[in-house]
Amino acid sequence: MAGEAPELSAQERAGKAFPVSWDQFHRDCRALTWRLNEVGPFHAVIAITRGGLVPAAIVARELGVRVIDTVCIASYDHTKQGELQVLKGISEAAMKLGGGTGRGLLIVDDLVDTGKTGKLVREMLPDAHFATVYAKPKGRPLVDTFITEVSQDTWIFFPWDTALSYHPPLRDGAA
Ligand SMILES: O=P(O)(O)OC[C@H]1O[C@H](OP(=O)(O)OP(=O)(O)O)[C@H](O)[C@@H]1O
Ligand SMILES: Nc1nc2[nH]cnc2c(=O)[nH]1
Ligand SMILES: [Mg+2]
Repeated sequence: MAGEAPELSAQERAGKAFPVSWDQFHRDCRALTWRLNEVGPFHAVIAITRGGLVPAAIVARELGVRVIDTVCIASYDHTKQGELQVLKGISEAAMKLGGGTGRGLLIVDDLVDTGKTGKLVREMLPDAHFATVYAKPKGRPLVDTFITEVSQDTWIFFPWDTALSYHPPLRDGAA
């Protein structure tokens, strides 16, 4: 309709930016592992791709877990969330290790936002432990262990999605 405001993406609605460097991310993943070490041992790590692959590698390395599986889910097209699409489910071998319900399995993702992705994976593995590095309030109840909470109106920028670039000085109107 003419004059109607365009739909805002999740990032535009978020307003605040929370950029994370590789160093910071590595530190936060190690901090997450300290907490998970109290909960395990785990038979396998299930990474929610793609964002969960990086923390899953670091956490699995620290915990000495060698079996890593993926559940491949797409929902955000950059910053707009659409229908969740399961592109690849959990393997039969990993399901078997978790006794069919996920007991002793560790699900890892980079963050929970609305919680939709986490909820879907929890339904696949109800007895698994779900860990994320960052959590927003709406998704937080779904997560068993996380490191840093950010407000719902914050957009997290991961190091694999960003690059160093010139930033104009404040006095020239930079935010
Ligand atoms: O709690 P939610 O609102 O469901 O959002 C969280 C999910 O969104 C991002 O994944 P995305 O779908 O962008 O895919 P990607 O991991 O491949 O980047 C993030 O990695 C989480 O998996
Ligand atoms: N990079 C990124 N992806 C997301 N997907 C859902 N919320 C976020 C967020 O804050 N940052
Ligand atoms: Mg993801």
